[in-house]
Amino acid sequence: MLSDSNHDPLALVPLFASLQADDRALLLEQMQLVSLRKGEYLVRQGEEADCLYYVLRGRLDVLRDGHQLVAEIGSGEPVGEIAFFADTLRTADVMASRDSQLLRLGRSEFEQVSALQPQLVQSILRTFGRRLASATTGAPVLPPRVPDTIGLCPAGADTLPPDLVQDLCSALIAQAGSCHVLEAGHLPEGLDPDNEYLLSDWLAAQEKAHGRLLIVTGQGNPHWDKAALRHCDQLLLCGQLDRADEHTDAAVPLHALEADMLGRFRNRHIGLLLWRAHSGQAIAHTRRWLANRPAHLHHHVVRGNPAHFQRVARLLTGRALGAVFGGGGALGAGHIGALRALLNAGLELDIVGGTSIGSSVAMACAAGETPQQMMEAFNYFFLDKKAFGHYAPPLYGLIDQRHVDASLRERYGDTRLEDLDLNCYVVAANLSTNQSEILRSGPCWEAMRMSASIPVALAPWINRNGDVLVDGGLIDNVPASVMHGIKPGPNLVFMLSPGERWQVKTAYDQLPSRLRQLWQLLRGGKGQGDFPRIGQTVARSMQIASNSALVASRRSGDRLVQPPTVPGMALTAWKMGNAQEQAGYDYACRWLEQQGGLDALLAWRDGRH
Ligand SMILES: Nc1ncnc2c1ncn2[C@@H]1O[C@@H]2COP(=O)(O)O[C@H]2[C@H]1O
Repeated sequence: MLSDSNHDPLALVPLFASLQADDRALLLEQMQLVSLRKGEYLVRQGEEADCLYYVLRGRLDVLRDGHQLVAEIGSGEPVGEIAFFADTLRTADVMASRDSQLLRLGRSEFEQVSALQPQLVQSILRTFGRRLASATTGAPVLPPRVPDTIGLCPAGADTLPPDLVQDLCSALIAQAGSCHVLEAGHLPEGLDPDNEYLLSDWLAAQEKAHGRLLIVTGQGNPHWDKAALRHCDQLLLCGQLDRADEHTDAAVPLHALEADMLGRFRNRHIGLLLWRAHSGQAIAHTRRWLANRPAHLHHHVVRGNPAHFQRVARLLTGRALGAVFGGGGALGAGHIGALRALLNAGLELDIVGGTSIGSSVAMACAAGETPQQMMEAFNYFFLDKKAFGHYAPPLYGLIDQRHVDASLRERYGDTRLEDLDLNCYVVAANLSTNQSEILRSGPCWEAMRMSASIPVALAPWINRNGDVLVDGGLIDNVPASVMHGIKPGPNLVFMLSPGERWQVKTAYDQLPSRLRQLWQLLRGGKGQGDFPRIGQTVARSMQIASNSALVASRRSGDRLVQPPTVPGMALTAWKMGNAQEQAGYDYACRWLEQQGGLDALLAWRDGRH
């Protein structure tokens, strides 16, 4: 509990700010102030409850069963209200994710304070209702909460270049309206950073005055560095990419502050910003930085390039536009056409992901390829190289995997996912663990190989642990929920249109005998009437696997881009790629108009609608 009686912490809370100072002082007498250090617990699951709390400043994690993060609670929100009102045991652990201060209210204090400030009850009920609503609708994977205070920490042997801090600050102001840089030198005279209460008060006042804060460390004041970073919601490690020695694969060593801080932040609150001096320098060796820095997102920027910093700012403030690309074989050319329309109109994507053919579109976007280049690669890969057109005996798969592998290696070379311009994820299905495998680093060709291994058609991929991996479309053909777990903010979800109900005229008993089927196959026939061929059955089955994505995306406010399928199009109709691309383009032009044009779409992205 705090003993310092001089300050007026309630003045910083919107709910109490409008009261007279005397009334606030009276209220404060009824409550207890509790301060928690980063990492300390407020309540533990299963404990008896005789009070609730109100967060004055800071942030707390709600953890079920000791480890599963179910929510992040920020300032101005109640905590511990469930057991308090329901008269049950605490439903979760609550732990401070940064240094935090709360008000504690026992039963009699709660009644007295409610009489003085009835809005407190309304505010608690509103939050209670929201939490209940998200629990009732089966909340999707929790996106990380947008940080108010971001700590910049030099990574490796580097110091933070002042222009880098300034560029990031300007981008945050441009994207989110506010940002203020704080360094040790800004501390008021006489304020000892080791005095946690005074520092906490001062930082809270800065947050209130300026909005978002960028805390700069590594300038020779270790007391400030440690104390200030404990008040941050997000740790952003900043290193110079091209410093990494090209001749070794070893991890870039952590310096003492980094090593200390990495243990104090959850991975989802750690970012890695890697800068290059010139755009001519290719991105390489990112893995040497990621090997010992478990960053949730990494950002590649060229110093002095405002567009790069604005992308980082959007990712940090919940305004980043994500794009998710679903599976669908040759129908994926429709994604490329839709992209052509949207990129031509001036849209920028900040983070991408996909599965199956959607993985290849996502990786091409992340590598900065134009839709024209994507289509050229599509036609070369599937038509000229016939990458999926060499057959194998029906033992491990119907397609010759060696030819597929060679074609993929030719397409992707040594490029790695973590070295692409944008954060990119690829989803495969791990049959050994019965779970989705989310790939965010490693060779692109391997990610593509796993993600495109349609069972039966292509032999599965076996990874270094001996796990068996196949096309992610089996579990989740439109992996939007993965995007929801990576970042907050809006997404475009590219998926196949369900089209009309699929009805087959050929009666089941008209299916020919196996000898006749063989005869039809050898003569290059199309099969019996319109009876579903293997590829069509797989494609439609994967579409069912898109349904859960539809529900999750609608709930999250994502926008769906669903190009129609051109007549006669099928999973392996690679020759119809160009027609499908054009259909995607035409559809997306109309779609953009329906959204109200680019400006309306950007307003939605920025939360201005
Ligand atoms: N799903 C949730 N969303 C937000 N907060 C929660 C959720 N579950 C539990 N909590 C908070 O964690 C607290 C744990 O103690 P209580 O059950 O008293 O009250 C709980 C809520 O304040």
